Amino acid sequence: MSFAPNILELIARARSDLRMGVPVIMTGEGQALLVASAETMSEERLTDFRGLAPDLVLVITARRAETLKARVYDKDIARIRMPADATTRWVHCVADPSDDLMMPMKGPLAVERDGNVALHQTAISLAKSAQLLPAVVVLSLRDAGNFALEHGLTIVPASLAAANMAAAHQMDSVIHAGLPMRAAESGRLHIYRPDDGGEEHYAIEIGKPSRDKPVLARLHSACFTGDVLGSLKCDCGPQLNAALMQMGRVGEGVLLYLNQEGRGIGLANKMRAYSLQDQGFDTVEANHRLGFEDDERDFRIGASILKKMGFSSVKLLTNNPRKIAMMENEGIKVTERVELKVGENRFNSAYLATKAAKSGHLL
Ligand SMILES: Nc1nc2c(ncn2[C@@H]2O[C@H](COP(=O)(O)OP(=O)(O)OP(=O)(O)O)[C@@H](O)[C@H]2O)c(=O)[nH]1
Ligand SMILES: [Zn+2]
Repeated sequence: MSFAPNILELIARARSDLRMGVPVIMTGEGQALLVASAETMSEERLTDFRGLAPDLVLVITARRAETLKARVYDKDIARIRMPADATTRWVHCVADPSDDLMMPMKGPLAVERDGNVALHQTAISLAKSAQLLPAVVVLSLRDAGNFALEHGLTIVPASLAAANMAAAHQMDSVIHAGLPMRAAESGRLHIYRPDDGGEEHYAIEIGKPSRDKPVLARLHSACFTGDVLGSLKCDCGPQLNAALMQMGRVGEGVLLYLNQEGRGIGLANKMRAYSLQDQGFDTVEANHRLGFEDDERDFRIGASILKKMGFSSVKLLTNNPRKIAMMENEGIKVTERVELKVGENRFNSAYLATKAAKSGHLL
């Protein structure tokens, strides 16, 4: 018998530690790192970090390093040596682009090279999965086991964590119930809960679609601003509505509402991206300046839910070829792409043009 948390439970715990500003310990490759989120780093914690080791490192993504003109020696990340007098303000300014234009020169930034960076990369993936800015302060620990015990910190074995975060998310069905909607009185809402403690996702089933034929389907990513507030900056609200209405008209379909707000970066980071867009950057540039890829979503979640529901082929309502490729890769056949072009207006036409030009969306 063991009450010890398994790797998925450790990842979930580590995510919430980082969000609360509590450091976690990452181990593997003969190393141990004490890791704290740059975004939630307090002055007290930074002082404690300094008390342990004079040489602190701020790990950022190669995307963020590009904006800061820092050299990248480690593929997708850069390890910035923190000056001895660096404050949390310095840490936040390097991690967060909100005042890049007011303070364009944050350097010169000295960068580490050589050595094994697997733990650093996993720490960045963990910060992303916690929907924090992808930047962490780290130091090397010698006796990680005792240190963790003494301070009550979570130890995360890095390679297991990396493999589990990269693996397709498995879901469990929680409950479903009838939900008459404007679009269709025969609606049914299903709730799915990921095994890794991440956000729940929803499936809205309309009618009683056969499991033996391609079903009219839509993978919709959450957009609080568009879906709920009727924001004119994107086309999400009209797309959600049009997809449900179309399913209602034909009498059957399935819409997956995936809680991957802001193309997977979370609402707070999406609002950071919007504030950069207010400064003139486009949707892709804004994500990159924050240190993210243009699209951080994992569409395997959608395939996994469809399989759980018993579907193996779809007629997919989308303009995004990546969604089709991901479905096919995961063993869901896309027999037809059904165009979904609604809701263009003067506020989102440049956004839609950028998605077509830079992210491969079909016009
Ligand atoms: N990071 C970021 N996310 C955005 C921005 N505007 C909208 N989003 C998010 O983009 C996602 C759009 O989702 P979808 O409409 O399902 O996907 P899509 O890639 O446009 O593909 P289709 O609509 O199927 O053609 C939602 O998660 C929105 O929250 C933005 O400027 N920045
Ligand atoms: Zn939107």
